[in-house]
Amino acid sequence: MTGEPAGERGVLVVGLGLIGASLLAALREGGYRGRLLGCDQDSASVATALDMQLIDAGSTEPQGLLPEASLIVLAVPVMVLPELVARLAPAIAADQVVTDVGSTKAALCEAVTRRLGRMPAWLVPGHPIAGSERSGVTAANAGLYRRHRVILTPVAQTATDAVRRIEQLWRACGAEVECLTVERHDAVLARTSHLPHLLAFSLVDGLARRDERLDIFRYAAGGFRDFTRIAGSDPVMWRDIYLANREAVLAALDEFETGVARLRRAVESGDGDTMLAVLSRASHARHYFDTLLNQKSYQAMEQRNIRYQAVHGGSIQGRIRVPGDKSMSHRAIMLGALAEGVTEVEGFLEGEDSLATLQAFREMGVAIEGPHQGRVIIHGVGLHGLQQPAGALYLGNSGTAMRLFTGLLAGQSFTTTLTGDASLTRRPMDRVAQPLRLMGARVDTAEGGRPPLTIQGGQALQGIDYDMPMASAQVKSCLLLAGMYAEGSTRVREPATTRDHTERMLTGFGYPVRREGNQAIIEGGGRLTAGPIDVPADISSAAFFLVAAAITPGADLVLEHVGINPTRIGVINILQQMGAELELLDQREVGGEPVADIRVRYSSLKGIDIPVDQVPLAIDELPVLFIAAANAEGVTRLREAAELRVKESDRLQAMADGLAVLGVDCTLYEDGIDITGGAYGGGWVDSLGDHRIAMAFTVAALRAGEDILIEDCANVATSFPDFLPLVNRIGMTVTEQTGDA
Ligand SMILES: O=C(O)C1=C[C@@H](OP(=O)(O)O)[C@@H](O)[C@H](O)C1
Ligand SMILES: C=C(OP(=O)(O)O)C(=O)O
Repeated sequence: MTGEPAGERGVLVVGLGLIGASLLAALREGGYRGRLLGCDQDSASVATALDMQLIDAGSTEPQGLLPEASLIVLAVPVMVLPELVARLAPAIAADQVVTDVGSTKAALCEAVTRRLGRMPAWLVPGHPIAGSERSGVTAANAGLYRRHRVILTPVAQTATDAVRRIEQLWRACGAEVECLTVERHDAVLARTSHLPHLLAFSLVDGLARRDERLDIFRYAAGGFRDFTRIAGSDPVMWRDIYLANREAVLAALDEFETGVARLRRAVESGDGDTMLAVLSRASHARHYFDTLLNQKSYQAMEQRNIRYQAVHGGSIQGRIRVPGDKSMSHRAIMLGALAEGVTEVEGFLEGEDSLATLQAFREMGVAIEGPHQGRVIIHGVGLHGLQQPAGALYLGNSGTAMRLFTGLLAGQSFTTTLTGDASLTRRPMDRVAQPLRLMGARVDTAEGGRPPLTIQGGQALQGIDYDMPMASAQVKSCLLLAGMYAEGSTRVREPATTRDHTERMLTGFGYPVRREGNQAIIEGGGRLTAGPIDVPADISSAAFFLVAAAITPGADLVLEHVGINPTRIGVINILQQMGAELELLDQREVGGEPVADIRVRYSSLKGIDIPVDQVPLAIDELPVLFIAAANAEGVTRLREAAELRVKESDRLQAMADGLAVLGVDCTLYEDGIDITGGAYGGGWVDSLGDHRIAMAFTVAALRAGEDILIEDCANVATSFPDFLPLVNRIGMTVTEQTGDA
């Protein structure tokens, strides 16, 4: 609850059904200090509202109560609304504002205009998107509007201050308020509410008539119950909605019938491919809807606290395959979507970062089947086939997605906005915005070069010759992707070698990228041709297990099918230099990328000065390498790693703070750290919502003197969804506790 509607002397609700009574209940519970008044034709409802102490005074007629209120809410059926507005109009005083709660808006505005000659400035058409199949005053629920949307549809004549006051009323009930045009509201609601209700009514009616003894209901499973719950809603109200929103509902029904007819043909002709394409698109859209709108995943993640309890000690034994490479999974979706033809991906990482990329392309009109057990089929639309998404693209926690998208969207004809979670919103985007502007792109950032980003479409891009100020594969990839849309050649020079998956995958898709010394060069105007992609296991995820085995006496572990691209193997080189026993078995090449099974056994480690050229090659693995350092004899020194400060968290600071809690001796520098190995204890560590910090401290527990509690671990799902089951399988004991942050 965000406080009461300040300065309002009273609220009169006309119509004491579920919606009106719940509004009163919410105001009462929120501590609203003005008068609460209720009116209903049914005197019993008024009496009940008084009994329930929802209202201070009530009546079957609004006129007498009107002077006591400054806000009037008309919570009556849509068919009687215009008549009620017309009846009240002469009595509305200058300081009074009126709103309604009807599910259709055009019909109301037309009818009111017909009766009064124009829309009055004091009338703010509104619609709370909340409800229940229950009805009546006794169904009043003070929490009904909490975290639900209320849509207001002010028209040209509506007073701005009136809108503000109604917004304040709904916010006081915990609702989120948005404004839409009348037409957009009716079209959206026809599809998202009126159509599904009509289908539920129709299905239940059809079945009930067919089965007189209603046996069908006795055997109905959960799916039937879920689909038809809304068929228990108020028939009169829904009849009125269909009468009022006729045109938009008919348009929605036509679209629906086209879709059903397509599925019918597929069922009739046994066309399993079409069925799978439609069903998987729908299934994923539904899950995404859950994650975004029901605040179950990405958004909830920022509020939900998952705490790991890593029991100290344990052994490490076994043979495992960690999930697919995150960098390659992002790129496989991007290039597959922009290619001509169908791209089949195996080994795709079903983590939240790469799923956000996948969903973003669905929103730009690309048909993508899966993922199902790492398999994704992308129906490419070609370099110029993307469509403008309906809203901003939400990229969750993923810096890679945001920076690479910025490059490829700079070349589109339409404008797009990119957003992300709290961590992503803090990350620097000028590093891509500035060079893209040199190419002729228009990229708007929020203050300090942070997200959200708006990338203006329809700009002609020119190739550039660019010296990257930092060793970043994301910046390089962003510019190479933009380079496909630019005139002439785009050259990117890197100060140190960074991962080259973009170059390799572009080449694999038939789009050549030249390499001259430390430069990657691409010519604009080419095309991508679809082909199969096998994504190996992610060496960045494998790193947690490489270190786990390297520090645990008696450990013997094999990690299968790990990508060992030379631009990613810093972790292997550094561990070997520290004295770890690593063997690369069965080295082979899969789809242009080298892979191997890696066997790692315990051996005693020694501290080293980490070679600076290995830093970009181990950039994401450094946090867990700090745990190796804490278990090594002597000091491990890291420098020239300031990039760690602009990842999902300030990883230098986060690791130094956590190591200090465990009692590990370390000194932090602006661009690095010194860590002295030795025995350490346990304690409470904050991962700051950064997946790699959370997983690094989990591994630390293997040699800790006591258990380690790690706070804020939900984001492990961004890169490593099955981390906990896997660590528990190979000999650790780690449990998770969920609570509110
Ligand atoms: O290109 C990529 O896929 C990535 C590049 C690196 O970031 P920078 O380019 O910022 O170094 C890395 O940290 C990130 O996890 C993935
Ligand atoms: C830095 C990382 O990812 P991103 O930059 O894509 O958020 C990471 O996975 O460690």
